[in-house]
Amino acid sequence: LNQYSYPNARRDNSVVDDFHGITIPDPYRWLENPDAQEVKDFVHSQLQLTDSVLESCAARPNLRHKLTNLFDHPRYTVPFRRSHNTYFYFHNSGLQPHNVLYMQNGFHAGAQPHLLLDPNALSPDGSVSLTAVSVSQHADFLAYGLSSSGTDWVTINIMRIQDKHLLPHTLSWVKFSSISWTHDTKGFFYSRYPAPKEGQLVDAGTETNTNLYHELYYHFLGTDQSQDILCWRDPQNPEYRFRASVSDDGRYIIMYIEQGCDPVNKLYYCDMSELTNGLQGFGNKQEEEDPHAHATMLPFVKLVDTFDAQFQYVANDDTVFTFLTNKNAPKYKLVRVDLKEPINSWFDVIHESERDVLESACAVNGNQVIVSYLSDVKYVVQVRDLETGCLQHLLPIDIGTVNGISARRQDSIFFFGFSSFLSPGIVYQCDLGTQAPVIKIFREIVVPGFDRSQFHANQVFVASKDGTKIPMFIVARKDISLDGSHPCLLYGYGGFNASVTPCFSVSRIVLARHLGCVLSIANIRGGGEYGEEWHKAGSLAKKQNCFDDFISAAEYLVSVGYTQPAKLCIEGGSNGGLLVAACINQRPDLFGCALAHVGVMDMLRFHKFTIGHAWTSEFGCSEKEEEFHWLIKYSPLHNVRRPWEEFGGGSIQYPSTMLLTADHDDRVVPLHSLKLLATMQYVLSTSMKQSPQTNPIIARIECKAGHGAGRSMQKIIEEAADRYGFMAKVLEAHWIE
Ligand SMILES: O=C(NCC(=O)N1CCC[C@H]1C(=O)O)OCc1ccccc1
Repeated sequence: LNQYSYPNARRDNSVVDDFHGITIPDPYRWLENPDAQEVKDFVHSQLQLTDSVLESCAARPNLRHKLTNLFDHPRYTVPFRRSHNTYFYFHNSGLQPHNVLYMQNGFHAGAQPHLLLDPNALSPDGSVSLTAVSVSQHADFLAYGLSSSGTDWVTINIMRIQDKHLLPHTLSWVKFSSISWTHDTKGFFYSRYPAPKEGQLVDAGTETNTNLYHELYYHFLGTDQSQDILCWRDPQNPEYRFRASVSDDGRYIIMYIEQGCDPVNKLYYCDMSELTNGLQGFGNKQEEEDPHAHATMLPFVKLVDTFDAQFQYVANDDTVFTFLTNKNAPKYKLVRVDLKEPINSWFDVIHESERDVLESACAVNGNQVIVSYLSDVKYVVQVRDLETGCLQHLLPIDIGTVNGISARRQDSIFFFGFSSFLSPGIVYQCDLGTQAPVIKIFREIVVPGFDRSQFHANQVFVASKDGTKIPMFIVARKDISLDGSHPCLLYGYGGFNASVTPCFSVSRIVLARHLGCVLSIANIRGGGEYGEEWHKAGSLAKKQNCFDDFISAAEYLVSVGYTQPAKLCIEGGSNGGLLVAACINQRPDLFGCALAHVGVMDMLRFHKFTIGHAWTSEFGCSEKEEEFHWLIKYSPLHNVRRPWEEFGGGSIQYPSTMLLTADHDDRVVPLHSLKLLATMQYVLSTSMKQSPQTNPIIARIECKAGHGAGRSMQKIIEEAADRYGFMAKVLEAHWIE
């Protein structure tokens, strides 16, 4: 094979797997070991190629400059309230690497914000990020999670709020955990995995070991982690994950048990008022016992012991509990049960809606509940009676996303965040104390230099291959003509019941304003836009629907004249990275550019690494014969072909492609992208047309970064400038001053 100056990557043809009688070669298996010198050399040589390609992207410096300008505006998050009148919220003055946590006692005139925790002081390069904050009941203590280099591994720290004194003890090997205080402020519940064997782990987040044997612990304030009590684990089910939260009255521990990633969970509870000496006494009992004996655990009651549906705590009055659930309700509903009658006292408080998805429910103002619905991918917010579920008020919301309702049952005032394609962000305050709710703008994010009157955002419904109507948002400058001349960026995700709803994106606005880019988001199947049926219609044996939907969305944008294949870029991350890679394999002719972030690319082996086993609920698993046959048909790694050799392939070639990953991504380990990169460069580089000079296949591999969460502003800007500079060059998009 005459390789066109792509870095050489050894092909080990001795690695062949047998899947149910079918042999599948895996010549780049050696790329799965991040610590091997050969892999480090491969990454290094790829980065040199990528840097040389990016050097030639003329728009990159302009993008970096404009992105920096547009990001440089003050922004706030929705505040949350503790104790009587103490509020906590995050603020960023504009270009601070990470948001800063503030507190203040009320918002009356003269109330001063106090800086509580500045993550930017924790690392000079912004590589340490805040993953979670949890303030105790009376605002005495702050427990917070820190992550280094974007890994899912968290270290919990504790601060005494009044003097910002850091307690000496920290908690390690925390992952996939909430932090939930008991109301006596003696400590909190959290989840962790067993510590890796000595020497097995040098740089947390770069390992690919599978995450099994999750455990729920309770940490006593002021003690060492070794004194924490084990509350629950299930060695018979190593894939289970446990998460605990304390009920609003402080009496119950509610424990959610999850196995895969479907919206289903078991739900156990423990009435702490029945623990003779509370948790404290419980801990001591364990010490007396033989430490090697099977650790005695909290006496949880199994309210729901199947994975048939999701149950999410909303409120309780003594033993009467209200849950948000999808039990026999794929668009969700509110139900109530009396723990004294756990079998037959269930009844509906808010019935499932015919069309809209009940997304959230928050108890407020004693006997009211704020509910948010997703209606054709737009939010509806209502105030209802918590007791009866009756509708009381409809809050006026523009087309957009309600991204964070902050309420407590004991408060009549609550806050919620709103954002949309053309609305950078508003925090509303709503007061239910009066008869009709009084809503006012509490904070408004203003982006200097952004003139929303230049753009319009609309929603269309595109028929997919099987006729299913797929919603799609399109944002473009008002003055464009549908002559197919515009660069276009199409974004999708399509999985895990996750909905992609209208939100403000600085980078998208820069692309529309300075590259004349049309921006579109396709709400393809697999997401949660129309509830659990929509999710299931894009998973397991039906995963191909996601790709069909995305391809139909792309064909729509071309057919109505927004763009043309050579000017069309598709982008997606993680499960969305899989989407992008599968679509360019299936329709290389339809796209000019592809940006796949931290994609799941090896569908035969994903379940072997870190938390990948949890995704078999969505993808299936190659260890099962029927499911292997689903996966092998679209697995990006296994479906790279030379279009020009296919029947009628003629001059068809792959779009220029950038695979993005990072060395501490332990959600989707980098091996997925590295193996696909090597495969595409090998298979596609026999053609003059597909060389690095014409439409390259390259990788952007970030160091000291992870799956995406926790990236500093600077890393966000740098990456956006790189990938969109690459896109602009490939699509031959012209810079508009
Ligand atoms: O694996 C996932 N979620 C699915 C996920 O991250 N996926 C699923 C496919 C690839 C990748 C993505 O799309 O982001 O989350 C693990 C988790 C996090 C927090 C609490 C419990 C469990």
